[in-house]
Amino acid sequence: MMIARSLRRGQPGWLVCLLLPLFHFASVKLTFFCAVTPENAVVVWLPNAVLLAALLRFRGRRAPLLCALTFASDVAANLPAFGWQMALLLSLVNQLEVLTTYALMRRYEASPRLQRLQDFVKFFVAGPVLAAMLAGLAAALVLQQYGSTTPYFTLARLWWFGDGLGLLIYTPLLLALSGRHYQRLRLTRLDGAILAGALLLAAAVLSAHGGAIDGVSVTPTLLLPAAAVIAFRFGMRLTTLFVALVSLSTAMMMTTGLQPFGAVPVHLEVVRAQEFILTLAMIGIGFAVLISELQSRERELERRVRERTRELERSNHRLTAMNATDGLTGIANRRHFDEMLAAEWSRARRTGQPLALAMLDVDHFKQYNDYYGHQAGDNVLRQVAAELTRRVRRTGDLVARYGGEEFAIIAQAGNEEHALAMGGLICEAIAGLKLTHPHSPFGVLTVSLGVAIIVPHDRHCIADFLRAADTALYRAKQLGRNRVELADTAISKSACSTAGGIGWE
Ligand SMILES: Nc1nc2c(ncn2[C@@H]2O[C@H](COP(=O)(O)OP(=O)(O)OP(=O)(O)O)[C@@H](O)[C@H]2O)c(=O)[nH]1
Repeated sequence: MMIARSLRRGQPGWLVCLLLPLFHFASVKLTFFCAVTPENAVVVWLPNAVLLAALLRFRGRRAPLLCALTFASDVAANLPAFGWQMALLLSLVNQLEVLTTYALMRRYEASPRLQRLQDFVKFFVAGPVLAAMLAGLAAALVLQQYGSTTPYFTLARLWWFGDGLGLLIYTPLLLALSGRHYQRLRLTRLDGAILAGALLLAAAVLSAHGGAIDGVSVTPTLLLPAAAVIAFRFGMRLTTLFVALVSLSTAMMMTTGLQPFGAVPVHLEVVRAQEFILTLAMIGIGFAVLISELQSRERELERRVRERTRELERSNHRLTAMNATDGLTGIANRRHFDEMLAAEWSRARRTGQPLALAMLDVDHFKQYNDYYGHQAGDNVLRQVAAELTRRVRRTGDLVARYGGEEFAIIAQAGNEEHALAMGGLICEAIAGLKLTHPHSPFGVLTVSLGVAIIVPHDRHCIADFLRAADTALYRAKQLGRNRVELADTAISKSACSTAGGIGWE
């Protein structure tokens, strides 16, 4: 829990600091237990990867503390095998190897998550190739200084390969196990069968003696395709685990005399094992990194497509809104009004609810324009539109600019009285704005309205409905303006001009 929290925070907490040297020490013991031959040849040296993984995982935070802790553990682990001076020097070489790897990775901007192929290649060159080689050259000097009779380059090569392979198989495993960014595994039946097959094959290989079972050659190389398949199907965590387990088991077969590569001299057997582990790691971890990179690119691509789609939808909405809006007043335009009227007409016909329409025209607007100028006229149109919007705001109602200084309102009204009352209120509201109009008999800007109400049925048509409201508006103008007139029942009862049919009810 605490470890998980400090991993989440990206800062090594006290529990991590406590466990790190213990884990490092345990890795030393594990290496001695299964990866050092009785002739003292180290096939893979795991512990250096512990510090490297910690530095990468915590992005170098509290690096001096982490280094000091693992250094102490390294010296303590080396002491029984070497004198204290030699133990100190060899631990120093180990630390330098890890720090060089980390510094090179930072210098060449390798992401510590090792999830892209280029990061993995940078890690491989910095750690297993360069830093481990330098450590091998330095450690060989120390070993010879303290009495080793093995040739210098043999010592250097052994150290290099052992350390390099340890970094190569153990660092990605520790990073994969401690990382949060790996997707949870969901195994299908086929996955289960593949895993079971790989484990059976591994068991067969690991139980073979002298690289054969009943005369049939069964060497660890048989597991290379299994590593590739696991990498393709199961991602970094399982692949790094598989690679580490197979590598350590192979090393252990050598240390217990099972001779996994047949009856070959010890020094050749170590080289074979190291070649095998290198190939296994490159195929397994290399493929897993490649797949993880492809998957994250695919996710990135999907994210971008989703983002673009959202942007397109947003601009489509904006365009639709612009298409439906009058540029001067910001209310619905004529096109939107026509669509809404058709829709409300159909709805009213379906439901049998009455539909009311008001046509509204600003009185003596030409004189207003002539007196105050076109700009002031525009302003007045905006104010009238705003006032109408304030007054008519039930769902389903609509205020639109019909054209010029003429507006139209679609509203739900119970009956003719109701429609007339609504028109009257609008007249009062506009006059109530008290917009001075020197050429109006009322002294202020006013509007006239014609309202029509209908329960449409099949033989009615919209054009006549509009015409009736317009005629009522004309009558309101004739009768002195600043007033509302209801569509004449006589007009209403005339035949529908377009359908050649029936008029208003
Ligand atoms: N400022 C401005 N004026 C407009 C706009 N659209 C139409 N007009 C003016 O509105 C005036 C309409 O004049 P008329 O049709 O003669 O009507 P009126 O002066 O309002 O007279 P009545 O309707 O009979 O009361 C014209 O002068 C047009 O130029 C506009 O978008 N902005």
